[in-house]
Amino acid sequence: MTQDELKQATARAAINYIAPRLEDDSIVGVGTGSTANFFIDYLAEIKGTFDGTVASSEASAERLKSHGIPVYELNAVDSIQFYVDGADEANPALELIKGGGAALTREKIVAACAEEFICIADESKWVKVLGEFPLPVEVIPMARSLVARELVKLGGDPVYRQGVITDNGNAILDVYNLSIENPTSFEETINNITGVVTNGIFAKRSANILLLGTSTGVKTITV
Ligand SMILES: O=C[C@H](O)[C@H](O)[C@H](O)COP(=O)(O)O
Repeated sequence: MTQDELKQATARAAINYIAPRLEDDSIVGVGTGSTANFFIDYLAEIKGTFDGTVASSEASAERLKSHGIPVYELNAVDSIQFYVDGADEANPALELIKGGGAALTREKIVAACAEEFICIADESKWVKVLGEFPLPVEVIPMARSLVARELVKLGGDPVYRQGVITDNGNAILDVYNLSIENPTSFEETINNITGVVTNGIFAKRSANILLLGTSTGVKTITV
């Protein structure tokens, strides 16, 4: 199977998981990226069986709206039943690296509001230790060099993602050569650097379920 077929299979599995659990007033949080895009397209097939969505990026909001799926501001909803999103890496504790598409901050905010976080990913994202994928860090633009120097002190090699401005008007540093043995404390350490908006480690709010698309089928992984 191609990587796209694996992404489609995991997105379809997420629909199969949430569809019987949705109620008329349910809100679905929707992530960003190529896997989330497949999920959005399949979500259109069951629109009308739930209230609406909250999107983690302008791109996902546009895609949802193009399907006629209602999109609400996060501040307008009381709760989010499911948050469904892809990942750049996932470990056996269902801690993640996210932000390859620069949407990490809004993704982390929507995930923090969700009762259940369902991660959808193909098997190339499965790792024992996070950090092979360069860790995205969203920074306030004027603090970019300051934050980069601090990240070097932590053992990483930060690279400015040229030409990318996040939906929040900020810059992204991708940090190479990290081996993240303790994701929870490392997430906090990086977030404590002045000028950092957030980083792409999702350990404080890890996934509840990982639907991993593999060549032998979609595996449901929980901790
Ligand atoms: O900022 C982007 C998100 O964190 C994505 O969920 C992540 O990069 C995975 O994207 P994809 O499904 O395209 O591999």
